[in-house]
Amino acid sequence: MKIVSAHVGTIPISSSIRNAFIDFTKMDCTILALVSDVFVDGEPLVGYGFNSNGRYNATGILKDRILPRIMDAPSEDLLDEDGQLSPEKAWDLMMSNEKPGGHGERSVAVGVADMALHDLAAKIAGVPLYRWISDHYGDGNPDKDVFVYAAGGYYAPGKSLEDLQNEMRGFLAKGYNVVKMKIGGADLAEDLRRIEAVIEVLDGDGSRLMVDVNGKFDLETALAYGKAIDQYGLFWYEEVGDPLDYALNATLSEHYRNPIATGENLFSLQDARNLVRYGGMRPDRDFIQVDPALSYGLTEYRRIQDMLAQHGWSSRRCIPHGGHQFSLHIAAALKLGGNESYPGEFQPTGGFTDDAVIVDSRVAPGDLPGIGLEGKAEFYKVLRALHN
Ligand SMILES: O=C([O-])CC(=O)C(=O)O
Ligand SMILES: [Mg+2]
Repeated sequence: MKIVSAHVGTIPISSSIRNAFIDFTKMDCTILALVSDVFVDGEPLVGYGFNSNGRYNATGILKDRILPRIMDAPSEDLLDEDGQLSPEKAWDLMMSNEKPGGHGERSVAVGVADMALHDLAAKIAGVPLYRWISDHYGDGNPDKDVFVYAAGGYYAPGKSLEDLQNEMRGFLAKGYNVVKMKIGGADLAEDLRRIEAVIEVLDGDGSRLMVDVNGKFDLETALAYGKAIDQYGLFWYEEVGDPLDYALNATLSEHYRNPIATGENLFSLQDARNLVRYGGMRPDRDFIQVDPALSYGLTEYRRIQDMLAQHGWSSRRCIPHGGHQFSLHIAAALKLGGNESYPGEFQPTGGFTDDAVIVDSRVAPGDLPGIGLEGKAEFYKVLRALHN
C-alpha cells in the first residue's frame, strides 16, 4: 500500500465568541487528505486529518517539513511487518531531524498528519477507528459509548445572563447533563452572577458545571476565585493559570479541594509528565485534558497514557479537549473518562457525525470506517474538494 498524494488546506472555524484570553474571530485550522492506492468500490481510500480549535493552522510546517518526510520516503518505510500502514513508523519519519523541546505548532502539524494516517489505516482495515485502536493498542473491548459534556458559555458581544441561561437550556435539551462555561473574562462579582445563573438552570446542582479560565489567572486571582467558587462543588475548575506554570497549579491544588482540570495546552509527553511531576495534580479527583489532535496525535497520546499509568493515573481521569470525532474514537477505545463537545461552535470540523444522538450525556462514535468524517456532510464536502 502506498500514499500517492497529500493535499493540505486551511479553512476558517471562526466566530465572534471570546474566552478570558482570546477571541475566535480569526480562528482557522489545517485540513489534510492522504490519498492511497487502495481502492474500494472504484474509489481510492483517503485518510483525513485536521487540527482542533485553540491553535491556528499549521499548514506551513506540515507542507514544508512534515509531509515531505513521509511522501519522499520509500513506501515500505511506512509499513509494519505485516505490510500494513503503520502510523507509528510514519510518526518516527515525520519527527526525524527535529530537536526535543519547544513543542509549539510542530505538534499541531504532526497531530493533523497522525490523525489522517490513523483514519487511513482503519479504513484499509475496513473498521471504525475505535475498533482499530482497541484491537491494536487497547484490550479489544472498547466502551460502546462515551461521556460527553457541552462546552460553551463564552463571552460574546451583548450576551446577557438570560442568553447564557438559554444557551445552557439548549445543551440540556440536546441530551447533555454536564455543561461548561468560561470565566475570568469579567470581574469576580460578575462571574459569580454568571455561574449562579447557570447553576439555576442545572436545578441548583453545581456538580454539573465546569468553569474554564483559559490560563488567565495569576496565583492571587486563582486562589481568590477558588475560595469564592468552592461552595458550588463544581465538576471542575479548568486551566486556571498559565498552562506551563506548574507551581501555580500545585499551590492551587493545596488550597482548592474540588477537582481541577488542565492540559489542553500541553502538547507533548514531556510537558504532560512535568504537569504530573510538578503540578500537584491529584489522581483521585483531577482531570487531564491533553488533546491528541494538537499534541502529535494518537501516537504521542498513547505514550502519555503509559506515563500516566506509571504515575498511578487511571485513563478514566482523562477527558480530552477539542470536541471532535477523532478523540471520541480514542476515548471509547482507550477507556478514557469522556470527551469534550461544543454543540454549535467550531464548524465544520467540530463535533460528531450528523446522526450522533446524545443520550444521558453519552454518545457513540458510530460505525463508519475510520474516523467517520464522511458522516459529517458539511465537513466532508470541504474535505472531498481538497483532493477532487
Ligand atoms: O475556549 C477555548 O479555547 C476552548 C477551551 O478552552 C476548551 O474547550 O476547554
Ligand atoms: Mg479549556
